[in-house]
Amino acid sequence: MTADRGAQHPPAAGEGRPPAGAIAVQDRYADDFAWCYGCGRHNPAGLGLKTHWDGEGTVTRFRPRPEHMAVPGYVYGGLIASLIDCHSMATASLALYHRDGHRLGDPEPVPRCVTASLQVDYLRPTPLGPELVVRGRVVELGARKAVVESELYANGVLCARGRVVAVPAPPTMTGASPGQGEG
Ligand SMILES: CCCCCCCCCCCC(=O)SCCNC(=O)CCNC(=O)[C@H](O)C(C)(C)COP(=O)(O)OP(=O)(O)OC[C@H]1O[C@@H](n2cnc3c(N)ncnc32)[C@H](O)[C@@H]1OP(=O)(O)O
Repeated sequence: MTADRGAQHPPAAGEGRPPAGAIAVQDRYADDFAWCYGCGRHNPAGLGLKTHWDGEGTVTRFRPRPEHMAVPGYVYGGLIASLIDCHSMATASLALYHRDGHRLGDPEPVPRCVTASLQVDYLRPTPLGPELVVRGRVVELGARKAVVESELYANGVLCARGRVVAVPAPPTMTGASPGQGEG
């Protein structure tokens, strides 16, 4: 990890930004699976994360708000973990969708994954203010899991890295309404 502490994401801010109206992975989760605090489109109190395919990998952009601070000027690590988590779940879901021969925009919903393991390395303090960019790629795609590596950048500087194991959501987690203890 030490060798990457100075890593930069070379393209300038704004690179890879999806066109207006582009479909996000989270737009295509089934309604029952769209309540997640981080990325559920039906959760009005959530972060509302959106993940897009940019031709080479996945990208999620989020600008933390003042309440997301750890100490003045820096982002709370739990928020960083949430960004990496939901971004990685979307990346895994999209990989499964692609493996099934689908592309975003197809009528079939994107399959939903849950987090089996979330490992985050905080490489340097993340400044509070700039838009954060998370990029991910699938490093292992098996019958029952996907392993995703994601990197979080601020102002083009690598601040955190995650390795996440995603497993298709078990049937017991489907069909619950908010307030029933699952979602
Ligand atoms: C309406 C509401 C909808 C809800 C819809 C979901 C909303 C998602 C929201 C975003 C993400 C979240 O916050 S999800 C919330 C946080 N996560 C959870 O609550 C999940 C709780 N855990 C579980 O339910 C379970 O442990 C599972 C489903 C993750 C795994 O069950 P399992 O029975 O162990 O599955 P299994 O088939 O044996 O394992 C599949 C593969 O994953 C690997 N694997 C399993 N666990 C781990 C692990 N901790 N670390 C590494 N690898 C693991 C296994 O080795 C295996 O690899 P191989 O042998 O195939 O190589």
